[in-house]
Amino acid sequence: MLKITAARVIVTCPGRNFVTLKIETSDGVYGIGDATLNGRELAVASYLNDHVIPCLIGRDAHQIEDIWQYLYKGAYWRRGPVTMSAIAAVDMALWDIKAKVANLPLYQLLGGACRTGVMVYGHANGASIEETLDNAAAYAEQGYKAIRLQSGVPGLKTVYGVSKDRFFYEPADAALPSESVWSTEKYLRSVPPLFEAAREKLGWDVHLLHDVHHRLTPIEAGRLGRDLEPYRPFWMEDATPAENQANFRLIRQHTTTPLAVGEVFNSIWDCKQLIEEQLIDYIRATVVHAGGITHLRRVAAFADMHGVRTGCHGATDLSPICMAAALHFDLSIPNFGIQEYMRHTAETDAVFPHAYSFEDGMLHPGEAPGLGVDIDEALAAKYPYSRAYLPVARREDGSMHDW
Ligand SMILES: O=C(O)[C@@H](O)[C@@H](O)[C@H](O)[C@H](O)CO
Ligand SMILES: [Mg+2]
Repeated sequence: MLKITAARVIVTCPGRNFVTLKIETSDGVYGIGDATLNGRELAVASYLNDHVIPCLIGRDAHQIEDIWQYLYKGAYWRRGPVTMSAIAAVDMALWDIKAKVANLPLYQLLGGACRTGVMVYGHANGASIEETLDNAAAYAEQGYKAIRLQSGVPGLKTVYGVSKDRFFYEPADAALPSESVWSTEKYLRSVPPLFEAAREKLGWDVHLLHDVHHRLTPIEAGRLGRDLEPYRPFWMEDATPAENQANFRLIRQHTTTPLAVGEVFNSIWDCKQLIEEQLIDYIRATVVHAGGITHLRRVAAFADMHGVRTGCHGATDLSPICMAAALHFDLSIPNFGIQEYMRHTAETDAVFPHAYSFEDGMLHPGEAPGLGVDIDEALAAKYPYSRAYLPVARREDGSMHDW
């Protein structure tokens, strides 16, 4: 038995907040897990500190599935982003421990590599089409095979996905939610010209993606999907809020543009209908928000039965621990699609030294035992938590919209 002897939560803010769980065992082997939920970090820290860790001490670290079931069923109150991020952090840490004890990189325990590397997409953005495409050309120069395009919208001051920095994007930008004004009409007019100009400038050998970020109705999404068809996007993401999974039937009736959804999902139940009715082409659920490696493997297996591929979320507010875990997962499943890769800052990378590396448009998790990532606790302690919220959006009449 490999006894869990201690566990603690490390909250650090090297430019943005991250929550990390560290689990220690009787053999001296420890594992780490990402528990970061952008804008609600302390809720997960408390869920772990006050409700999960007391139940972990003394358990066998090798019993990953049993501990997952214990935390899922034992909570009585099931699912939700806070609960499932906490369970995910425990799950990642236990897989890290098991692979370290086996002296293998985690992907080897998940069935070994199905591919030589993990195709990733970068995040080109700019205030104008021209600026966005200059940024995209820089990503293409760096060897990216897939690039997401998010551009400013004429007539709107700020909009999701456009940052002041060409290569880093951190939306949680204020100690209270900043407010932006939204106009669907202005937005819908701005995207097709962006993609037309992009194909003109970048050609057809690069995958181009776009994140609608939950801001359209189903019929508006159908219209945008159809408008983009001539430019062959790799996917249109979060076309409409997905609480009502059946809404995607209407989008599917109007466009063949591939659809991706799921970064805000926290369990298979959030996407069961989307997958079994093939209403989407890529499922974006992540290791940190959807219950860890153990649960995400179930989502991927179910998706594989229905011809749906994965496209895990990989924004800067998911820590390098989640990125490392995602890469082991991505390498090991048959229906991998693509992996989002928003580079972290040097400050963040220093707190979370890792073995994964980028080459020729692909990431690879590396061959270090376990997840191949660590946390420098002394350095982490130098960056105290600093409350930050995601923005909110209101329509021009002042009513709330999706950001
Ligand atoms: O696809 C994406 O990466 C976005 O949707 C994220 O930037 C998202 O807005 C943030 O992760 C929210 O914290
Ligand atoms: Mg997104």
